[in-house]
Amino acid sequence: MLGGTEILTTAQMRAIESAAIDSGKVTGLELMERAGAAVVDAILAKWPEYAERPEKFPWRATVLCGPGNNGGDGFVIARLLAGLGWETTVEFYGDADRLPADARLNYDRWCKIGKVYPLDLDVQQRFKADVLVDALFGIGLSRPVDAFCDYFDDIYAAVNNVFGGKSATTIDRLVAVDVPSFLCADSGRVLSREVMPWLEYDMTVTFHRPKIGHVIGDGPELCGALVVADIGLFQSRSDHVGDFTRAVSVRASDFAKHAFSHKFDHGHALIIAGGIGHGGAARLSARAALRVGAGLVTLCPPKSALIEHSGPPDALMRRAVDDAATLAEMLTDKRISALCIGPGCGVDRAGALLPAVLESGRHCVLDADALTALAGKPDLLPGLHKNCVLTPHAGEFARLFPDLAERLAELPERGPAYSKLDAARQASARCGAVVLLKGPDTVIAGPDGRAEIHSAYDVPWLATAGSGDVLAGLITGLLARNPPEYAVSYSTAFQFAANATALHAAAARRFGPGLIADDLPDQIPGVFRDLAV
Ligand SMILES: NC(=O)C1=CN([C@@H]2O[C@H](COP(=O)(O)OP(=O)(O)OC[C@H]3O[C@@H](n4cnc5c(N)ncnc54)[C@H](OP(=O)(O)O)[C@@H]3O)[C@@H](O)[C@H]2O)[C@@H](O)CC1
Ligand SMILES: [K+]
Repeated sequence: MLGGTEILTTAQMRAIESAAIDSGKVTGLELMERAGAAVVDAILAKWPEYAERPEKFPWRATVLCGPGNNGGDGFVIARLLAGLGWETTVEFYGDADRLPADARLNYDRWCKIGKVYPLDLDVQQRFKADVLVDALFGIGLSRPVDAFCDYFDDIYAAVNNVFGGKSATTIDRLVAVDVPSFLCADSGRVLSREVMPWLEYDMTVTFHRPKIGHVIGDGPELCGALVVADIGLFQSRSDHVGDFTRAVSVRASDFAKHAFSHKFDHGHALIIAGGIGHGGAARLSARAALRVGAGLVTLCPPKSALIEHSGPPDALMRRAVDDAATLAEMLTDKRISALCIGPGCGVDRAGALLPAVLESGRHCVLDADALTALAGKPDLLPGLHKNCVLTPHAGEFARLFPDLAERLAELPERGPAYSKLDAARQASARCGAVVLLKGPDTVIAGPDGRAEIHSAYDVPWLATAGSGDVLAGLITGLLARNPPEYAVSYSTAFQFAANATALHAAAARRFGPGLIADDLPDQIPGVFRDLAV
């Protein structure tokens, strides 16, 4: 999928484009031609039936062109499709005299071939197209599209055949150029204060690299199939375009074990469990930590709940921890290399044990009740450090960072809109720990400014009780295997949290529909085999 790819902000994309043009190796006009051609190629590749040209009944395309270079791409697409024999209609929103130079040139070239109909927001649209190409706004979308809501409603009706089978208004396929025109490419948020229809595109063709908005928020569902077209742009890390966000990727070497190592070389993970009747969550975490390769895993419930954990797995050790003093005493054993606190723990117990966990300086995962406890005890926040991984879902994030969550919930007034990526980055910088903000679009942000995104929109069965406990266990297991004192500079808590996120989704993908959290840890060996670990 997108593993390891850079995911760009619009500012980074513009900087890369400018650098290419300034180098003299390519012109903006050439890039626009390549972009338009890439969209046409993608249409023909996705729907090969369009490659055949029925002379009598040509394929029909409507191309919506906007006032900027996205519209310029649209004029190229219209020209190329017409050249292939398509009956092509162009609707233009904007003023030709104010088009950017390259877009104007392509507008003029189109005018030699066909008509330009003004796009009228006040007139009920009559679409009849095999393919509707949306080239209204791309990465230059700068403000809400409120005025376009009715227009997009009409498109929605045409796509979904709301007017019935015999209507003159039908659209078979909907293709976005670079980004659906109401979607902020920096945040994956719909830029509208009015209610917009949930208009899902069949395909979005973007250029050079995916943008943040394609992979988080509403982006993945609205964009449909994402095609990232090569338009011959080059890029070097020395370009001054800021830190790149990447898609999470994993390699076999991230998980390999070596022949001469013994169990303690793979670390010892402690999973703090809660009181009687709440043991399942911690057991899920413990099982995941074992499966991902921690050398030893010890489950630590209070003494009164030990009995609850007498069943399998037999590989799991159990030791009672009733209070912070006992935990601190246990942690004098330097071989304990990571802890997990939160799943099924109980908020009070988590609050009582957290100081000992944090003071130890060990790699630790704070999940579920530990996050709620932390939100209620802001005096503990300064104790967080770079070896901690916080794994909030949106609700827990809002409890911990209410101001950031509020900002995220506000209707965006302009682009680039505040994004889940921005929120996770700010949270991590503020608390000095790794923040893994869960969802189908999990964002992992490190206090050093690094961020990765893992998209799991294809595995909706992952949203199930206990799934987060397994993720916490996978992270803990990987952290246990890689204590900070052994870690090379790039192997930080951040990286293991990201790796665990990818394993978690891969396990769900491997199992498929019907998944419950208990199934996840046992898929890990298969995931490792697939990776050739
Ligand atoms: N970068 C690259 O390497 C390449 C880029 N290429 C293409 O260029 C695209 C970027 O072009 P772009 O910068 O001209 O911006 P674009 O998206 O056309 O929109 C700007 C216009 O829309 C207007 N506008 C904005 N919001 C609005 C609203 N709500 N309602 C009404 N109007 C609104 C805005 O108005 P303004 O804010 O200036 O008042 C301005 O007029 C990119 O997505 C890709 O397709 C490729 O050709 C090749 C390589
Ligand atoms: K567009």
